[in-house]
Amino acid sequence: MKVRQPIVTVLGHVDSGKTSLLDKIRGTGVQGREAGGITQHIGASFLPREIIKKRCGPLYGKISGSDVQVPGVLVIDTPGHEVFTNLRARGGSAADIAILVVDVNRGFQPQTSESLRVLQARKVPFVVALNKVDQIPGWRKSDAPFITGAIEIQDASIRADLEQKIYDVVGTLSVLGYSSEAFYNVKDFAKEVAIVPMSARSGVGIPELLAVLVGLTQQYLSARLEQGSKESRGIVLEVNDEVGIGPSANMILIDGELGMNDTILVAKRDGVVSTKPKAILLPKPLDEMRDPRDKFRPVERVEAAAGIKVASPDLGGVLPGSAVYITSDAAEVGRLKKEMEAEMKSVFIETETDGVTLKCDTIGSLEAVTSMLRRQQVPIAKADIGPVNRRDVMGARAVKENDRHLGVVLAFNVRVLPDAETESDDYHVRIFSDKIIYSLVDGYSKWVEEDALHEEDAAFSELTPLSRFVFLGGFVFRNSDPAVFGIRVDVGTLRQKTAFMNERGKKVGHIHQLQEDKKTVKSAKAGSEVACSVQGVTIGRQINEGETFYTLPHSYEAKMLLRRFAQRLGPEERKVLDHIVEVQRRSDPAYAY
Ligand SMILES: Nc1nc2c(ncn2[C@@H]2O[C@H](COP(=O)(O)OP(=O)(O)OP(=O)(O)O)[C@@H](O)[C@H]2O)c(=O)[nH]1
Repeated sequence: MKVRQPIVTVLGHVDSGKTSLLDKIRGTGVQGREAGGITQHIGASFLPREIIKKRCGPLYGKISGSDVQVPGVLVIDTPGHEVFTNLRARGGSAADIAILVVDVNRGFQPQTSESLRVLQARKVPFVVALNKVDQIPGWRKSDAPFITGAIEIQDASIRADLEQKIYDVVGTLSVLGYSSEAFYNVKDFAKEVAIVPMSARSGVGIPELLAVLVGLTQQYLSARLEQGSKESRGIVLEVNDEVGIGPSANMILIDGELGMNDTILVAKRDGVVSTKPKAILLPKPLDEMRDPRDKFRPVERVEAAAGIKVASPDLGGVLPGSAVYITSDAAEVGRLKKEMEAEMKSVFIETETDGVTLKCDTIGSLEAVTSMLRRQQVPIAKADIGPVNRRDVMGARAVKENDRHLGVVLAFNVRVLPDAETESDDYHVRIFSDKIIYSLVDGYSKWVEEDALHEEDAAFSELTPLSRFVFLGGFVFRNSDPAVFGIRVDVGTLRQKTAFMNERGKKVGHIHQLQEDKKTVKSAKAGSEVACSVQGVTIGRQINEGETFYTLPHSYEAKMLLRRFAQRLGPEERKVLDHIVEVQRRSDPAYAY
């Protein structure tokens, strides 16, 4: 049975040494990659078995053991869990195995745990690379390539120190449900996570790390790697539009093969498309690259596992993280399309029920956050890809009227568009934005917990405060853009960013800023005289000196003030509310109902 090479990814906290480790494994900078026998793919490097054997020396047979011979390993070049979350595949991960990098002197850090959670969710086996041993105070440097040899020459106290650091990791992993051991003590690699102390700087320990990786895949993943009758499939990592190439997608071919006459199916936001490659590209070997712009060489056919660039005019707009199905049989296209559409349906969510609104950067992260929210039993009303827009906030706002804890937007690694920001300020819709999946979900859960403790106070303080204020005659500081003028607050508290109306109920605009004694203040209490700025009005036109103004709650806010919070209002504020409701109902009979 033909066996493909396993796909390996590297994860870990910022600065733990992921890139340095990848560089060292690939031999970048040491000698030309090709010279080292390592071939480049798009987004990945292939280390053939012979190279690994040579690097591991006598260790190779010892750790790798079994008869199955994987042809090498395909290491994904970009580290980090963002890439890993996109290496998704039906029923789990496109990555077969992972290296979790931990800084020996820092132990577990937030993104180490984050990485571990995504590995756990996708059921991916991993090896811990306990990096930067050369930075352990007192560590004696040597040229030994093997970590076991390097440990032997250390003073007893340093050895004890390293042992302690290893057991700290063992302890943390056991809390998370894994049993682990220093690799030289592991008896069963399928049951225990191997920890390999190493240094990406000196390279010590890398032979052991590679030997453990190969051994683990040979013994426990061979069924997964057998090719035989496997369907050809892959995953999109990135989509570009490059000069001279046009729309193209960088893909990892996970199983099977892809040829120029095959049909590929990929997902766009509005549906699944099928196309034939215009070109299948691999990087040129360094010594053939005369012109740096001429980076790729076209091939007729490639076999899994491989990192490739596929060009085709139909690939513009394909979603990163999309599955790729490949077939040479035209009769299969319809079936595969249906399968893929069903898969996509389960990723995007759009319901009428109450739930949070979720926006993410890729399909992979969308899936990861969705499953994390589901595990915590948080209902989701909408889950989609792209920046947070005004419609997202409006949707959340509607939900908030029924359930303030679900009327929020969760944004993972995407922008919040300015009009969404304005809408969120205006209606007090919370947007939780983060670049770490679990801290996004944790941040939201913590807020829900805290908010539930004083929900009434929180709900009340988010409403537009009731206030009446007067434009003081003789205090015009600027006529327009913005208009700046003096006011005296007569009733209630006036806050920044609050909408207000005139005596007759006409909306004037928003209080942009408040200043007291030339200092910006967030709010001004009854009795205080302050300067305020308002955009989009001109003094003498929409507003005049001596006029009285009232804050203008949204209709649903006025309703809440009347029904739920009436007892919190003082007699003067109540009068202000009654006046607002009365004049608003002249033009909008449904106001506050
Ligand atoms: N002394 C020592 N320094 C190391 C080692 N590995 C990495 N470093 C240094 O640690 C710093 C971070 O290493 P990177 O490889 O950039 O770490 P990373 O995890 O890829 O970081 P991000 O890409 O920012 O997440 C760099 O200054 C490296 O030179 C090591 O084994 N020993």
